[in-house]
Amino acid sequence: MENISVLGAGSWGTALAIVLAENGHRIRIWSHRQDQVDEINTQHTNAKYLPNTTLPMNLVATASLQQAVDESDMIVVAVPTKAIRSVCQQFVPFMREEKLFVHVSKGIEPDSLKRISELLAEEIPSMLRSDIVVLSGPSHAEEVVLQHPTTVTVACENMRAAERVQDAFMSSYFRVYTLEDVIGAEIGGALKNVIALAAGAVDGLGYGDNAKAALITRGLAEISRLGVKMGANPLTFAGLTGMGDLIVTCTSVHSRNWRAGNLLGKGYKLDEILEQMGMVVEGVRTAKAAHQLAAKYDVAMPISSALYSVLFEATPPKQAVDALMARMKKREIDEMM
Ligand SMILES: NC(=O)C1=CN([C@@H]2O[C@H](COP(=O)(O)OP(=O)(O)OC[C@H]3O[C@@H](n4cnc5c(N)ncnc54)[C@H](OP(=O)(O)O)[C@@H]3O)[C@@H](O)[C@H]2O)C=CC1
Ligand SMILES: O=C(CO)COP(=O)(O)O
Repeated sequence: MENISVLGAGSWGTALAIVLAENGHRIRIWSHRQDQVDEINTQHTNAKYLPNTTLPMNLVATASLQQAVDESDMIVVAVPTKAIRSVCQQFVPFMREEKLFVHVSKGIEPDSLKRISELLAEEIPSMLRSDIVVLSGPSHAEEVVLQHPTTVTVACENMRAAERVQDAFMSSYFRVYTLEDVIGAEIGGALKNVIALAAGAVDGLGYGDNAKAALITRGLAEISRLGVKMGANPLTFAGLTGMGDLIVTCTSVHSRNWRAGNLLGKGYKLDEILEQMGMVVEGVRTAKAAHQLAAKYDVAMPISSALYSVLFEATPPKQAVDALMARMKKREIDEMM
C-alpha cells in the first residue's frame, strides 16, 4: 500500500484516483476548487467531470496542496499542460523531502518546446524528485470508471521506478506495461491529440472511413518521423502510447480533441468550440508546438501543419484537406523510418 496524491480533479485525475483507491492505496486528490473538494468528500461524486460515477469512500479530496504533497510519497500530476508549471511553483517551496512523480498529461509547451517530464524537471529541484514517470496510452476516463478493460504504459529510464508505478496502478481492468522510452511515450501522447483534431474535422466535413484511416496512418508516420529525430525509439510508435492512443483518440466520441475537431469541420469557430467543451482540448496548444517542432527539427508534418493553418490562420477545413491531397507525389515509406 502506498500513500499517493493526485493533483488535479478533472476527468483523468479523478478516474486514476478511483483506480488507485480501489487498489487499496491511501489516496488524496487535490482540487483548487473548494466546492469540488466538498462535493467529493460529502457526496462522493465529481458531477462536472464524471457524471453518473460514484467515487470510493476511501478517496479523500483536499484543497490544500501542501497537505496533498506532504502526506504522500508518490505524486500523480494530472492537470492540463498549461497549468503544470504554475502548480509546481505552488508546491515546490514547501516540499521537504524527495518524492516520486508520475505525470499523465499529454502536451508540449509551445515556444520552449519542452515535454512534460522536462517541465517537471525544470520546476522541481532534483533533490526533491527521485524519478519522473510518464503514464500514457489509450485510456478515456469515461471507460476506465466503467471498469472497461484498459491498457496503458508507464515510461521511465529507471525501470524500478516504472515497476513501482506499474504495481500501484495495475488491476483486473487496468493493465499497465513498462517502457524505457520517455521521449517516444511523451511525443506519441502529445501529438496524437493534434491528429485527432484533424480526424474530427474530417468527420465533421462528412468524409468517410477512407479519409479517417489515411489520417491515422499518415498521422502516425509524421509523429514517428519527428519522434525519431528527437531521439525516440521508432518501435514505441507502434505501441500503446503511439498507435494505440492515436486510434482511440481519432475514433472515440469520448475524445475531447476529436469532438472539438468535429465541430471545426462543421464550421464552428475555435473560440466557440472551446467555450462549449468546458474541458481541456490539449491538441490546440500542441498544434502550435508541433508547428514549431517541425521547423526546428526540419521534419515534414503535413497534417499537423494543415491543422495549424485551420486553427490559427483561418484556412477553411475543406481547403486544408484539398491542399493535403494536392501535394507532390511521394514514396510511402521514407528513408529515415
Ligand atoms: N480525460 C481523459 O480521458 C484523459 C486525459 N488525459 C490528459 O490528462 C490531462 C488532464 O486532462 P483532463 O483530466 O481530461 O482535463 P479536465 O479538463 O477534465 O480537468 C482539468 C482539471 O485540472 C484543473 N486545472 C486546470 N488548470 C488548473 C490550474 N492552473 N491549477 C489547478 N488546477 C487546474 C481543472 O480545474 P477547473 O475545474 O477549475 O477548470 C480540472 O480539475 C490532459 O493533459 C489530458 O490530455 C490523458 C488521458 C486520458
Ligand atoms: O488521451 C486520451 C485518451 O487516451 C484523451 O484524449 P482526449 O483529451 O481527446 O479526450
